[in-house]
Amino acid sequence: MSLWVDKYRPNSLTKLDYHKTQALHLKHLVQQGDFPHLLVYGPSGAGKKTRIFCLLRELYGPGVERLRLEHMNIQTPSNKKIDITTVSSNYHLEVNPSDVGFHDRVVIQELIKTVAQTHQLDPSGQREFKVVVICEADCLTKDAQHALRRTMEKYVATCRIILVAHTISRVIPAIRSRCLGVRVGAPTKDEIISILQSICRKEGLSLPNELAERIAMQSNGNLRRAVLFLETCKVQQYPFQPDQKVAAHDWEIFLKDTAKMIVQEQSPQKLLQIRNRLYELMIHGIPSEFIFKGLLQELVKNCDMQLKTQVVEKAAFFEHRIHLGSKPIIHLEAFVASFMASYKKFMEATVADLF
Ligand SMILES: Nc1ncnc2c1ncn2[C@@H]1O[C@H](COP(=O)(O)OP(=O)(O)OP(=O)(O)O)[C@@H](O)[C@H]1O
Repeated sequence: MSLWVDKYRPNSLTKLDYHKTQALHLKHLVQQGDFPHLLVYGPSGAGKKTRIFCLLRELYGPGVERLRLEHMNIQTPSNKKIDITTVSSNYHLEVNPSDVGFHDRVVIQELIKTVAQTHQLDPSGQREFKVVVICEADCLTKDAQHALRRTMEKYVATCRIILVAHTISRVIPAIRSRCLGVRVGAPTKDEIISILQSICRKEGLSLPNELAERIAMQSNGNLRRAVLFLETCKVQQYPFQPDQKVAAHDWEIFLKDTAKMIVQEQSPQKLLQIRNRLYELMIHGIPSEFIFKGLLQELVKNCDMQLKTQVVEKAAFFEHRIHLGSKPIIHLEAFVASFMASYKKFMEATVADLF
C-alpha cells in the first residue's frame, strides 16, 4: 500500500493539475526534438520532480518507470573511494551529489562520463541522448559547478542534464546561461484545495471545504505536505470534522517554541539554552535553511517595521555566511545573538518612550 503522495502523483504532462501552460510548453519541447539542458527550480514540494518525471516519460515512454537502485564506486585523484547511490532506468540516471560533500566534482564528472559513453541499451529508445538528473544542484560546490559546465559541453551529443534546485541564486551564471530555466512556483491555495478534493473523491471520501482550506494554509504552498497532512487527518479521524486538528510536525512546534524563548528573554544564559535547542534540531536532520527560515518567520512577528528591516538584513547576512563556512550552528547562533541585542535595545527604547 503506497502513500497518497505516491499513489496520486501524476505521471504524464497532460495530467498535471496546475501550471498547465508550462506543461504544454514542455510537451512541445519534447516534440520539437532539439532538447536543451534544463534548470528546474522552485520551492520544496512545488512539484519539480513530478514534472521532470512526466517529461522523461514523454521523452522515452513508460520504460523510464522501470527504476533500479545502483551503487557506484568512484575513485578520487587522491585514491579515495567514494560510494554513491543512483536511481536509474535504461534512459536516465538520477543522482544527489550533495550526499558526497566536497567530493562532488569528481562524482559529477565521472557519472556524466559513464552515462554519456554507454550507448542506449534499448534501440527502440528513439533518442540519441540519455538524461542525467542532478538533484539539489544549488548545493554543489563552485568547483563542481565549473566542472559540470565543461562536462556538459563535452558530452552534449549523447547526454542532456536536468538540474533541480530550490533557488538559482547559488547556481553559477555560466551554467544558468547554458540551460533553459523552468520555474515551478508553489501551487496556490485554491489549487492545493482542488487537488485535496480530487484525491478524496478518488478515495470515496467526503472532505469538508473548511478542513481542506486549513490544510492548504498550513502546508505553506508545499503540496507534498498538504497531501501528507490530509492522509494523517484521515488516519486520525474519519468522517472528517471541519474543525479537526491538522497536526504540525514536532520539529516545527519545537522551533516555534525556540523563537518564543528568544523573544521572552535576552541573556547569555538564554543564548546557551537556545544553542542546545538548535543542536537538537540539527541532530534530528533538520536542514539549517529550514531552521533559519522558521526562526525568522516567528521572530519578525514581534518586531515593528524598522526592527523588521534590521532583522531581515541580519538574517540575510548570516544565511549567506552559512554557505561560505562549514559549521551552520555558528552562524545560526550569531544570528540569534544579534537578534537578542537588537530586540533588547528596541524594548528598552520603547519603555523609555513611555516615561
Ligand atoms: N501537478 C500535480 N498534481 C497533483 N499532485 C502533484 C502534482 N505535482 C506534485 N504533486 C504531488 O506533490 C508531491 C511533491 O512533489 P515533488 O516531489 O515533485 O516536489 P518537489 O518540488 O520536487 O519537492 P522537493 O524540492 O522537496 O524535492 C508529489 O509526491 C505529488 O504527490
